[in-house]
Amino acid sequence: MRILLIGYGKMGKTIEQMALAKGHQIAGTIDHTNAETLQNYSPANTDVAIEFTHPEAAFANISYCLTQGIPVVSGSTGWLDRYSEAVDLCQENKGAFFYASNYSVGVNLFFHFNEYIASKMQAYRDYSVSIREIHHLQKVDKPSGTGITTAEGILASYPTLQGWAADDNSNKSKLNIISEREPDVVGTHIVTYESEVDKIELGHIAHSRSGFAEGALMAAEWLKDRQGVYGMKDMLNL
Ligand SMILES: NC(=O)C1=CN([C@@H]2O[C@H](COP(=O)(O)OP(=O)(O)OC[C@H]3O[C@@H](n4cnc5c(N)ncnc54)[C@H](OP(=O)(O)O)[C@@H]3O)[C@@H](O)[C@H]2O)C=CC1
Ligand SMILES: O=C(O)C1=N[C@H](C(=O)O)C[C@H](O)C1
Repeated sequence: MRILLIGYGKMGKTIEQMALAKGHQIAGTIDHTNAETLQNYSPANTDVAIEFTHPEAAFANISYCLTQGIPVVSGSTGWLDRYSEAVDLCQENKGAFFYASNYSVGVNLFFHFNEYIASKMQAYRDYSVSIREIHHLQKVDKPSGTGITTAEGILASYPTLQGWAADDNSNKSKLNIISEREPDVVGTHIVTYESEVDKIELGHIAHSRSGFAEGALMAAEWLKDRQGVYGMKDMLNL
């Protein structure tokens, strides 16, 4: 496949290495220094775009791909207030769009177990539930996209909770997501259920970015000849 890498930072470079090792070609790479060259890409020279950029840039990049007919896999976080617009654009243009807040297979298993555990724990009102996410110091958004997806998985079983709150333990009617930033942490997510007598935890710790890159590449191969809007549950049958 000829892959356009939109975003050539930590993720773009990890995906490039893995894609080349699997025999794919890189159609081009886009970062701040050459953002205007995105307009040179079309289905004539690109089979699929993989987009890992920035909350402020993601929607425009995804829109470009969808209006040009380039299948696009995006992993950027912090822009999902515009997700439904991207879905509409995909449908209007009969395009192909794949989005995941986290492409690691391990995290998607964690999401699955998280939903199951929440469905059981909601009956035990002595336990309060919270989420903690820890990332490297360069991360610009908080809470993490993965933290928000984890919260959504819990809230589906907790009608008594009115959404999530970022770093705010004072409002007991919301699910608190605690964000911590520390040097060199790739991505850690922990769900805690705590009562006066004990504590139950479910966690995922990424050792490197390889899991994210592998999942994004798998999604690109899977999406290439499809049309529609997809996520990891579709691809992994979870
Ligand atoms: N879904 C998942 O599995 C994962 C998602 N992520 C998310 O992916 C995104 C990128 O992460 P990461 O690679 O670590 O970040 P980096 O900061 O390392 O890289 C971001 C890249 O995007 C480029 N970029 C930023 N703004 C623009 C713009 N306006 N136009 C063109 N290029 C732009 C940067 O260019 P320049 O360097 O020139 O500024 C850089 O090449 C984040 O939102 C992160 O949360 C990360 C890991 C896994
Ligand atoms: O910015 C990162 O690094 C990561 N971002 C994603 C998120 O916000 O959930 C996924 C992963 O945790 C790494």
